[in-house]
Amino acid sequence: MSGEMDKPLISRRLVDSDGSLAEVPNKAPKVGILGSGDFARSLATRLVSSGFSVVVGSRNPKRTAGLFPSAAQVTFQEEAVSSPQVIFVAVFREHYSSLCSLGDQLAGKILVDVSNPTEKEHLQNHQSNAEYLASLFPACTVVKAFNVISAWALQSGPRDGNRQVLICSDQLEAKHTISEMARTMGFTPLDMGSLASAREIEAIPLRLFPSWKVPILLALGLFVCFYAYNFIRDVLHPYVRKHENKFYKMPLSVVNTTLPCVAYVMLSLVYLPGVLAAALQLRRGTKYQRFPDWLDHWLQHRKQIGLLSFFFGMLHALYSFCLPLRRSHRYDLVNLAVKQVLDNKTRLWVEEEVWRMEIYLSMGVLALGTLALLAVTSLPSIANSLNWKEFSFVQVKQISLELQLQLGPGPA
Ligand SMILES: NC(=O)C1=CN([C@@H]2O[C@H](COP(=O)(O)OP(=O)(O)OC[C@H]3O[C@@H](n4cnc5c(N)ncnc54)[C@H](OP(=O)(O)O)[C@@H]3O)[C@@H](O)[C@H]2O)C=CC1
Ligand SMILES: [Fe+3]
Repeated sequence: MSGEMDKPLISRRLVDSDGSLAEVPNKAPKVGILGSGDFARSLATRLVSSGFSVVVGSRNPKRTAGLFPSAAQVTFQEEAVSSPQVIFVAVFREHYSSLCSLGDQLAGKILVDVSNPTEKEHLQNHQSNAEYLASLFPACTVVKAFNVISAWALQSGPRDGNRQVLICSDQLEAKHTISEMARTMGFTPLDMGSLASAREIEAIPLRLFPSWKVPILLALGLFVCFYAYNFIRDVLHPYVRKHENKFYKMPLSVVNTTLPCVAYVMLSLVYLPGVLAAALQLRRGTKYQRFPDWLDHWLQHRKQIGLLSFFFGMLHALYSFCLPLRRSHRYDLVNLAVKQVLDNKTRLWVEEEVWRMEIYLSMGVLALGTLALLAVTSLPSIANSLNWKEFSFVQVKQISLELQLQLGPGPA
Protein backbone atom coordinates (compact mmCIF):
# COMPACT_ATOMS: atom_id res chain seq x y z
CA MET A 1 0.00 0.00 0.00
CA SER A 2 2.95 2.31 0.58
CA GLY A 3 3.35 3.73 -2.92
CA GLU A 4 -0.27 4.72 -3.08
CA MET A 5 0.32 8.11 -1.56
CA ASP A 6 1.99 9.25 -4.76
CA LYS A 7 -1.15 8.65 -6.82
CA PRO A 8 -3.96 10.43 -5.03
CA LEU A 9 -7.52 9.74 -6.05
CA ILE A 10 -8.27 13.44 -5.78
CA SER A 11 -5.63 16.04 -6.39
CA ARG A 12 -5.19 19.08 -4.18
CA ARG A 13 -5.81 21.33 -7.19
CA LEU A 14 -9.20 19.74 -7.76
CA VAL A 15 -10.10 19.90 -4.09
CA ASP A 16 -9.13 23.53 -3.67
CA SER A 17 -10.76 24.62 -6.92
CA ASP A 18 -14.03 24.22 -5.01
CA GLY A 19 -14.16 27.41 -2.96
CA SER A 20 -16.47 25.85 -0.36
CA LEU A 21 -13.68 23.50 0.72
CA ALA A 22 -11.13 26.19 1.48
CA GLU A 23 -12.58 27.34 4.79
CA VAL A 24 -14.70 25.90 7.52
CA PRO A 25 -17.11 27.86 9.73
CA ASN A 26 -15.75 28.45 13.26
CA LYS A 27 -18.29 26.44 15.22
CA ALA A 28 -18.38 23.43 12.89
CA PRO A 29 -18.49 20.06 14.69
CA LYS A 30 -15.05 18.46 14.73
CA VAL A 31 -14.48 15.03 13.20
CA GLY A 32 -11.27 13.01 13.27
CA ILE A 33 -9.96 10.65 10.59
CA LEU A 34 -7.18 8.14 11.15
CA GLY A 35 -5.34 7.29 7.94
CA SER A 36 -4.56 9.36 4.88
CA GLY A 37 -5.36 6.97 2.02
CA ASP A 38 -8.00 7.16 -0.71
CA PHE A 39 -10.92 6.73 1.62
CA ALA A 40 -9.64 9.24 4.17
CA ARG A 41 -9.10 11.85 1.45
CA SER A 42 -12.55 11.41 -0.09
CA LEU A 43 -14.18 11.36 3.34
CA ALA A 44 -12.34 14.52 4.42
CA THR A 45 -13.46 16.31 1.26
CA ARG A 46 -17.09 15.33 1.75
CA LEU A 47 -17.04 16.17 5.46
CA VAL A 48 -15.51 19.60 4.83
CA SER A 49 -18.01 20.37 2.10
CA SER A 50 -20.82 19.26 4.45
CA GLY A 51 -19.75 21.81 7.05
CA PHE A 52 -17.65 19.70 9.43
CA SER A 53 -14.26 20.63 10.78
CA VAL A 54 -11.87 17.80 9.92
CA VAL A 55 -8.64 16.77 11.59
CA VAL A 56 -6.66 13.95 9.96
CA GLY A 57 -4.23 11.76 11.88
CA SER A 58 -1.34 10.45 9.81
CA ARG A 59 1.94 8.74 10.67
CA ASN A 60 3.59 11.20 8.33
CA PRO A 61 1.49 14.39 8.14
CA LYS A 62 4.13 16.36 6.24
CA ARG A 63 4.04 13.97 3.33
CA THR A 64 0.26 13.65 3.15
CA ALA A 65 -1.00 17.14 4.08
CA GLY A 66 -0.86 18.34 0.46
CA LEU A 67 -3.43 15.75 -0.61
CA PHE A 68 -6.22 17.06 1.63
CA PRO A 69 -8.38 20.16 1.26
CA SER A 70 -6.66 23.10 2.92
CA ALA A 71 -9.56 23.43 5.38
CA ALA A 72 -8.71 20.01 6.83
CA GLN A 73 -6.01 19.94 9.47
CA VAL A 74 -3.47 17.15 8.92
CA THR A 75 -1.41 16.24 11.91
CA PHE A 76 0.04 13.31 13.88
CA GLN A 77 -2.34 10.59 15.05
CA GLU A 78 -2.02 11.49 18.78
CA GLU A 79 -2.93 15.11 18.16
CA ALA A 80 -5.72 14.33 15.73
CA VAL A 81 -7.67 12.11 18.13
CA SER A 82 -7.41 14.40 21.16
CA SER A 83 -10.37 16.73 20.58
CA PRO A 84 -12.99 15.19 18.22
CA GLN A 85 -15.70 12.99 19.70
CA VAL A 86 -16.16 11.02 16.48
CA ILE A 87 -13.16 9.39 14.79
CA PHE A 88 -13.27 7.54 11.49
CA VAL A 89 -10.77 4.68 11.29
CA ALA A 90 -9.80 4.69 7.59
CA VAL A 91 -7.10 2.06 8.05
CA PHE A 92 -7.02 -1.60 7.02
CA ARG A 93 -7.81 -4.22 9.69
CA GLU A 94 -4.28 -5.58 9.73
CA HIS A 95 -3.06 -2.20 11.00
CA TYR A 96 -5.68 -1.73 13.74
CA SER A 97 -3.28 -3.05 16.38
CA SER A 98 -0.77 -0.32 15.47
CA LEU A 99 -3.34 2.19 16.81
CA CYS A 100 -3.45 0.61 20.29
CA SER A 101 -1.04 3.21 21.68
CA LEU A 102 -3.84 5.77 21.19
CA GLY A 103 -6.15 3.77 23.50
CA ASP A 104 -6.12 6.25 26.40
CA GLN A 105 -6.91 9.25 24.22
CA LEU A 106 -9.63 7.38 22.38
CA ALA A 107 -11.45 6.24 25.52
CA GLY A 108 -15.12 7.27 25.59
CA LYS A 109 -15.16 8.31 21.92
CA ILE A 110 -17.03 6.98 18.92
CA LEU A 111 -14.88 5.01 16.47
CA VAL A 112 -16.37 4.53 13.02
CA ASP A 113 -15.16 1.38 11.29
CA VAL A 114 -15.37 1.85 7.50
CA SER A 115 -13.27 -1.16 6.53
CA ASN A 116 -14.00 -3.90 4.03
CA PRO A 117 -12.38 -7.32 4.21
CA THR A 118 -11.26 -9.25 1.16
CA GLU A 119 -13.13 -12.48 0.47
CA LYS A 120 -10.27 -14.48 1.98
CA GLU A 121 -10.17 -12.36 5.12
CA HIS A 122 -13.94 -12.60 5.43
CA LEU A 123 -13.78 -16.40 5.38
CA GLN A 124 -10.75 -16.58 7.67
CA ASN A 125 -11.91 -14.19 10.40
CA HIS A 126 -14.99 -15.21 12.27
CA GLN A 127 -15.01 -11.87 14.04
CA SER A 128 -16.03 -8.91 11.88
CA ASN A 129 -13.55 -6.05 11.49
CA ALA A 130 -15.80 -3.81 13.58
CA GLU A 131 -16.03 -6.34 16.43
CA TYR A 132 -12.25 -6.79 16.30
CA LEU A 133 -11.80 -3.01 16.58
CA ALA A 134 -14.24 -2.98 19.51
CA SER A 135 -12.21 -5.71 21.24
CA LEU A 136 -9.01 -3.67 20.82
CA PHE A 137 -10.66 -0.51 22.22
CA PRO A 138 -13.12 -1.67 24.90
CA ALA A 139 -13.47 1.87 26.27
CA CYS A 140 -14.74 3.19 22.91
CA THR A 141 -18.08 2.82 21.14
CA VAL A 142 -17.61 1.27 17.71
CA VAL A 143 -20.05 2.03 14.89
CA LYS A 144 -19.87 0.22 11.56
CA ALA A 145 -20.76 2.54 8.70
CA PHE A 146 -19.84 3.81 5.23
CA ASN A 147 -18.09 0.59 4.11
CA VAL A 148 -20.59 0.15 1.27
CA ILE A 149 -19.78 3.64 -0.03
CA SER A 150 -16.73 3.71 -2.28
CA ALA A 151 -14.13 6.44 -2.07
CA TRP A 152 -15.30 7.53 -5.49
CA ALA A 153 -18.94 7.83 -4.41
CA LEU A 154 -17.86 9.82 -1.37
CA GLN A 155 -15.78 12.11 -3.51
CA SER A 156 -18.31 12.73 -6.25
CA GLY A 157 -21.27 12.96 -3.90
CA PRO A 158 -24.16 10.59 -3.38
CA ARG A 159 -26.07 9.68 -6.52
CA ASP A 160 -29.41 8.01 -6.83
CA GLY A 161 -28.26 4.39 -6.56
CA ASN A 162 -25.68 4.27 -3.83
CA ARG A 163 -27.10 6.62 -1.29
CA GLN A 164 -27.67 4.14 1.51
CA VAL A 165 -25.21 3.96 4.37
CA LEU A 166 -25.73 0.83 6.43
CA ILE A 167 -25.07 1.50 10.11
CA CYS A 168 -24.84 -0.78 13.12
CA SER A 169 -23.64 -0.40 16.69
CA ASP A 170 -24.42 -1.60 20.19
CA GLN A 171 -25.05 1.98 21.36
CA LEU A 172 -28.17 3.75 20.17
CA GLU A 173 -26.85 7.24 20.78
CA ALA A 174 -23.65 6.66 18.80
CA LYS A 175 -25.67 5.19 15.97
CA HIS A 176 -27.89 8.26 16.00
CA THR A 177 -24.86 10.59 15.86
CA ILE A 178 -23.38 8.80 12.85
CA SER A 179 -26.81 8.58 11.15
CA GLU A 180 -27.20 12.34 11.46
CA MET A 181 -23.68 12.85 10.04
CA ALA A 182 -24.51 10.60 7.09
CA ARG A 183 -27.70 12.56 6.49
CA THR A 184 -25.82 15.88 6.59
CA MET A 185 -23.40 14.46 4.02
CA GLY A 186 -26.33 13.71 1.71
CA PHE A 187 -26.58 9.97 2.32
CA THR A 188 -29.48 7.91 3.64
CA PRO A 189 -28.65 6.07 6.86
CA LEU A 190 -30.12 2.61 7.31
CA ASP A 191 -30.15 1.13 10.81
CA MET A 192 -28.95 -2.48 10.66
CA GLY A 193 -29.13 -3.17 14.41
CA SER A 194 -26.37 -4.19 16.80
CA LEU A 195 -22.65 -4.57 16.08
CA ALA A 196 -23.24 -8.29 15.53
CA SER A 197 -24.64 -7.30 12.09
CA ALA A 198 -21.24 -5.90 11.08
CA ARG A 199 -20.17 -9.20 9.54
CA GLU A 200 -23.24 -9.18 7.33
CA ILE A 201 -22.62 -5.54 6.31
CA GLU A 202 -18.97 -6.29 5.57
CA ALA A 203 -20.03 -9.14 3.28
CA ILE A 204 -22.20 -6.91 1.07
CA PRO A 205 -19.42 -5.41 -1.09
CA LEU A 206 -18.04 -8.93 -1.58
CA ARG A 207 -21.14 -10.15 -3.36
CA LEU A 208 -20.76 -9.83 -7.10
CA PHE A 209 -24.07 -9.01 -8.84
CA PRO A 210 -26.12 -11.14 -6.39
CA SER A 211 -29.49 -10.70 -8.10
CA TRP A 212 -28.08 -11.74 -11.48
CA LYS A 213 -26.98 -15.21 -10.42
CA VAL A 214 -30.33 -17.00 -10.68
CA PRO A 215 -31.46 -15.29 -13.94
CA ILE A 216 -28.10 -16.06 -15.59
CA LEU A 217 -28.21 -19.71 -14.49
CA LEU A 218 -31.81 -19.89 -15.72
CA ALA A 219 -30.86 -18.45 -19.12
CA LEU A 220 -27.92 -20.83 -19.46
CA GLY A 221 -30.08 -23.80 -18.44
CA LEU A 222 -32.74 -22.86 -21.02
CA PHE A 223 -30.04 -22.37 -23.65
CA VAL A 224 -28.60 -25.86 -23.03
CA CYS A 225 -32.07 -27.49 -23.16
CA PHE A 226 -33.16 -25.72 -26.36
CA TYR A 227 -29.79 -26.25 -28.00
CA ALA A 228 -30.00 -29.99 -27.31
CA TYR A 229 -33.54 -30.11 -28.77
CA ASN A 230 -32.58 -28.12 -31.90
CA PHE A 231 -29.43 -30.20 -32.37
CA ILE A 232 -31.44 -33.42 -32.30
CA ARG A 233 -34.10 -31.97 -34.63
CA ASP A 234 -31.86 -30.20 -37.21
CA VAL A 235 -28.65 -32.24 -37.13
CA LEU A 236 -28.99 -35.65 -35.50
CA HIS A 237 -32.39 -36.60 -36.91
CA PRO A 238 -31.48 -35.92 -40.61
CA TYR A 239 -28.22 -37.80 -40.05
CA VAL A 240 -29.88 -40.88 -38.55
CA ARG A 241 -32.85 -40.94 -40.95
CA LYS A 242 -31.30 -39.85 -44.27
CA HIS A 243 -27.56 -39.92 -43.60
CA GLU A 244 -27.39 -36.20 -44.33
CA ASN A 245 -24.33 -34.56 -42.82
CA LYS A 246 -25.51 -31.29 -41.32
CA PHE A 247 -23.04 -31.00 -38.50
CA TYR A 248 -21.76 -27.71 -39.95
CA LYS A 249 -24.97 -26.15 -38.58
CA MET A 250 -23.87 -26.58 -34.98
CA PRO A 251 -21.92 -23.35 -34.39
CA LEU A 252 -24.20 -20.87 -36.16
CA SER A 253 -27.51 -22.18 -37.36
CA VAL A 254 -28.45 -24.25 -34.29
CA VAL A 255 -27.28 -21.50 -31.96
CA ASN A 256 -29.36 -19.00 -33.90
CA THR A 257 -32.46 -21.18 -33.70
CA THR A 258 -31.88 -21.56 -29.96
CA LEU A 259 -31.46 -17.85 -29.14
CA PRO A 260 -35.05 -16.70 -29.85
CA CYS A 261 -36.45 -19.70 -27.96
CA VAL A 262 -34.55 -18.60 -24.85
CA ALA A 263 -35.53 -14.95 -25.43
CA TYR A 264 -39.25 -15.79 -25.71
CA VAL A 265 -39.32 -18.07 -22.68
CA MET A 266 -37.43 -15.48 -20.61
CA LEU A 267 -39.83 -12.78 -21.75
CA SER A 268 -42.80 -14.89 -20.74
CA LEU A 269 -41.10 -15.44 -17.35
CA VAL A 270 -41.10 -11.66 -16.91
CA TYR A 271 -44.86 -11.42 -17.29
CA LEU A 272 -45.94 -14.70 -15.72
CA PRO A 273 -45.23 -13.83 -12.03
CA GLY A 274 -47.29 -10.63 -12.35
CA VAL A 275 -50.25 -12.65 -13.61
CA LEU A 276 -49.77 -15.26 -10.87
CA ALA A 277 -49.54 -12.52 -8.23
CA ALA A 278 -52.73 -10.90 -9.52
CA ALA A 279 -54.53 -14.25 -9.51
CA LEU A 280 -53.34 -14.91 -5.96
CA GLN A 281 -54.57 -11.51 -4.78
CA LEU A 282 -57.96 -12.10 -6.42
CA ARG A 283 -58.22 -15.50 -4.75
CA ARG A 284 -57.24 -14.12 -1.36
CA GLY A 285 -59.52 -11.12 -1.82
CA THR A 286 -56.83 -8.75 -0.52
CA LYS A 287 -53.53 -7.26 -1.63
CA TYR A 288 -52.28 -6.76 1.93
CA GLN A 289 -50.80 -10.22 2.38
CA ARG A 290 -47.27 -11.35 1.70
CA PHE A 291 -46.64 -13.38 -1.43
CA PRO A 292 -44.98 -16.77 -0.91
CA ASP A 293 -41.14 -16.49 -0.93
CA TRP A 294 -40.71 -18.14 -4.32
CA LEU A 295 -43.12 -15.68 -5.97
CA ASP A 296 -41.56 -12.75 -4.14
CA HIS A 297 -38.07 -13.67 -5.41
CA TRP A 298 -39.40 -14.23 -8.89
CA LEU A 299 -41.10 -10.80 -8.90
CA GLN A 300 -37.88 -9.17 -7.71
CA HIS A 301 -35.82 -10.74 -10.51
CA ARG A 302 -38.07 -9.59 -13.35
CA LYS A 303 -35.80 -6.75 -14.41
CA GLN A 304 -32.77 -9.02 -14.75
CA ILE A 305 -34.76 -11.72 -16.57
CA GLY A 306 -36.15 -9.07 -18.94
CA LEU A 307 -32.70 -7.63 -19.68
CA LEU A 308 -31.35 -11.12 -20.40
CA SER A 309 -34.31 -11.78 -22.70
CA PHE A 310 -33.46 -8.55 -24.54
CA PHE A 311 -29.81 -9.64 -24.71
CA PHE A 312 -30.70 -13.02 -26.26
CA GLY A 313 -33.07 -11.31 -28.71
CA MET A 314 -30.29 -8.95 -29.78
CA LEU A 315 -27.84 -11.83 -30.15
CA HIS A 316 -30.40 -13.54 -32.37
CA ALA A 317 -30.62 -10.42 -34.56
CA LEU A 318 -26.83 -10.24 -34.85
CA TYR A 319 -26.47 -13.96 -35.60
CA SER A 320 -29.20 -13.75 -38.24
CA PHE A 321 -27.42 -10.78 -39.74
CA CYS A 322 -24.34 -13.00 -40.11
CA LEU A 323 -26.18 -15.91 -41.73
CA PRO A 324 -25.60 -14.75 -45.36
CA LEU A 325 -21.85 -14.62 -44.66
CA ARG A 326 -21.70 -18.41 -44.46
CA ARG A 327 -20.21 -20.39 -47.31
CA SER A 328 -23.19 -22.79 -47.11
CA HIS A 329 -25.45 -19.84 -47.89
CA ARG A 330 -23.44 -19.11 -51.04
CA TYR A 331 -23.74 -22.75 -52.14
CA ASP A 332 -27.49 -22.52 -51.58
CA LEU A 333 -27.63 -19.38 -53.74
CA VAL A 334 -25.64 -20.98 -56.54
CA ASN A 335 -27.82 -24.10 -56.38
CA LEU A 336 -30.92 -21.93 -56.52
CA ALA A 337 -29.57 -20.06 -59.55
CA VAL A 338 -28.78 -23.33 -61.34
CA LYS A 339 -32.26 -24.63 -60.48
CA GLN A 340 -33.74 -21.38 -61.76
CA VAL A 341 -31.95 -21.75 -65.09
CA LEU A 342 -32.92 -25.41 -65.39
CA ASP A 343 -36.56 -24.62 -64.59
CA ASN A 344 -36.48 -21.76 -67.09
CA LYS A 345 -37.68 -19.21 -64.55
CA THR A 346 -36.82 -15.56 -65.14
CA ARG A 347 -37.12 -14.16 -61.65
CA LEU A 348 -36.30 -15.57 -58.24
CA TRP A 349 -37.79 -13.67 -55.34
CA VAL A 350 -38.20 -15.43 -51.98
CA GLU A 351 -40.54 -13.05 -50.20
CA GLU A 352 -39.97 -14.53 -46.74
CA GLU A 353 -36.16 -14.33 -47.03
CA VAL A 354 -36.34 -10.72 -48.20
CA TRP A 355 -38.55 -9.63 -45.30
CA ARG A 356 -36.50 -11.52 -42.80
CA MET A 357 -33.29 -9.75 -43.80
CA GLU A 358 -34.94 -6.32 -43.89
CA ILE A 359 -36.29 -6.79 -40.36
CA TYR A 360 -33.04 -8.19 -38.97
CA LEU A 361 -31.04 -5.37 -40.45
CA SER A 362 -33.31 -2.71 -39.00
CA MET A 363 -33.27 -4.47 -35.59
CA GLY A 364 -29.49 -4.69 -35.73
CA VAL A 365 -29.14 -1.00 -36.46
CA LEU A 366 -31.62 -0.15 -33.67
CA ALA A 367 -29.72 -2.36 -31.21
CA LEU A 368 -26.38 -0.82 -32.11
CA GLY A 369 -27.86 2.66 -31.75
CA THR A 370 -29.31 1.80 -28.31
CA LEU A 371 -26.01 0.30 -27.19
CA ALA A 372 -24.09 3.35 -28.37
CA LEU A 373 -26.49 5.61 -26.46
CA LEU A 374 -26.15 3.48 -23.31
CA ALA A 375 -22.38 3.48 -23.64
CA VAL A 376 -22.20 7.23 -24.04
CA THR A 377 -24.43 7.86 -21.01
CA SER A 378 -23.12 5.27 -18.56
CA LEU A 379 -19.49 4.59 -19.46
CA PRO A 380 -18.04 7.82 -18.02
CA SER A 381 -19.50 7.06 -14.58
CA ILE A 382 -18.22 3.47 -14.68
CA ALA A 383 -14.80 4.64 -15.86
CA ASN A 384 -14.78 7.25 -13.13
CA SER A 385 -15.51 4.71 -10.48
CA LEU A 386 -12.52 2.68 -11.61
CA ASN A 387 -9.51 4.19 -10.02
CA TRP A 388 -7.27 2.65 -12.66
CA LYS A 389 -3.95 3.17 -10.93
CA GLU A 390 -5.00 1.83 -7.58
CA PHE A 391 -7.26 -0.87 -8.81
CA SER A 392 -7.99 -3.11 -5.87
CA PHE A 393 -10.15 -6.11 -5.32
CA VAL A 394 -12.43 -4.29 -2.92
CA GLN A 395 -12.95 -1.52 -5.45
CA VAL A 396 -14.06 -3.99 -8.11
CA LYS A 397 -16.56 -5.36 -5.67
CA GLN A 398 -17.74 -1.85 -4.85
CA ILE A 399 -18.27 -1.02 -8.48
CA SER A 400 -20.38 -4.14 -8.77
CA LEU A 401 -22.29 -2.97 -5.71
CA GLU A 402 -22.83 0.45 -7.22
CA LEU A 403 -24.09 -1.04 -10.47
CA GLN A 404 -26.22 -3.43 -8.49
CA LEU A 405 -27.74 -0.62 -6.45
CA GLN A 406 -28.28 1.49 -9.56
CA LEU A 407 -30.05 -1.31 -11.36
CA GLY A 408 -31.94 -2.23 -8.21
CA PRO A 409 -34.54 -4.97 -7.98
CA GLY A 410 -37.57 -4.87 -10.25
CA PRO A 411 -40.78 -3.31 -8.94
CA ALA A 412 -42.41 -5.80 -6.57
N1 LIG B 1 -10.89 2.94 -1.04
C1 LIG B 1 -12.18 2.70 -0.98
O1 LIG B 1 -12.91 2.93 -1.96
C2 LIG B 1 -12.81 2.18 0.26
C3 LIG B 1 -12.07 1.86 1.38
N2 LIG B 1 -12.69 1.38 2.52
C4 LIG B 1 -11.89 1.05 3.71
O2 LIG B 1 -11.18 2.18 4.15
C5 LIG B 1 -9.96 1.78 4.74
C6 LIG B 1 -8.80 2.54 4.10
O3 LIG B 1 -8.83 2.26 2.72
P1 LIG B 1 -7.95 3.12 1.67
O4 LIG B 1 -8.00 4.54 2.07
O5 LIG B 1 -8.42 2.75 0.33
O6 LIG B 1 -6.50 2.51 1.92
P2 LIG B 1 -5.08 3.17 1.70
O7 LIG B 1 -4.09 2.09 1.61
O8 LIG B 1 -5.17 4.14 0.58
O9 LIG B 1 -4.84 3.95 3.06
C7 LIG B 1 -4.64 3.29 4.27
C8 LIG B 1 -4.08 4.28 5.26
O10 LIG B 1 -3.88 3.64 6.50
C9 LIG B 1 -2.97 4.44 7.24
N3 LIG B 1 -2.26 3.61 8.23
C10 LIG B 1 -2.37 3.76 9.56
N4 LIG B 1 -1.60 2.88 10.19
C11 LIG B 1 -0.98 2.16 9.24
C12 LIG B 1 -0.03 1.11 9.29
N5 LIG B 1 0.41 0.60 10.44
N6 LIG B 1 0.40 0.61 8.12
C13 LIG B 1 -0.03 1.08 6.93
N7 LIG B 1 -0.94 2.07 6.85
C14 LIG B 1 -1.40 2.62 7.98
C15 LIG B 1 -2.05 5.07 6.21
O11 LIG B 1 -2.04 6.46 6.47
P3 LIG B 1 -0.74 7.18 7.08
O12 LIG B 1 0.43 6.64 6.35
O13 LIG B 1 -0.96 8.63 6.83
O14 LIG B 1 -0.74 6.83 8.53
C16 LIG B 1 -2.72 4.80 4.87
O15 LIG B 1 -2.85 5.95 4.12
C17 LIG B 1 -9.85 0.28 4.54
O16 LIG B 1 -10.23 -0.38 5.72
C18 LIG B 1 -10.84 0.00 3.42
O17 LIG B 1 -11.38 -1.30 3.53
C19 LIG B 1 -14.04 1.25 2.59
C20 LIG B 1 -14.83 1.56 1.53
C21 LIG B 1 -14.29 2.02 0.29
FE1 LIG C 1 -35.95 -14.89 -35.84
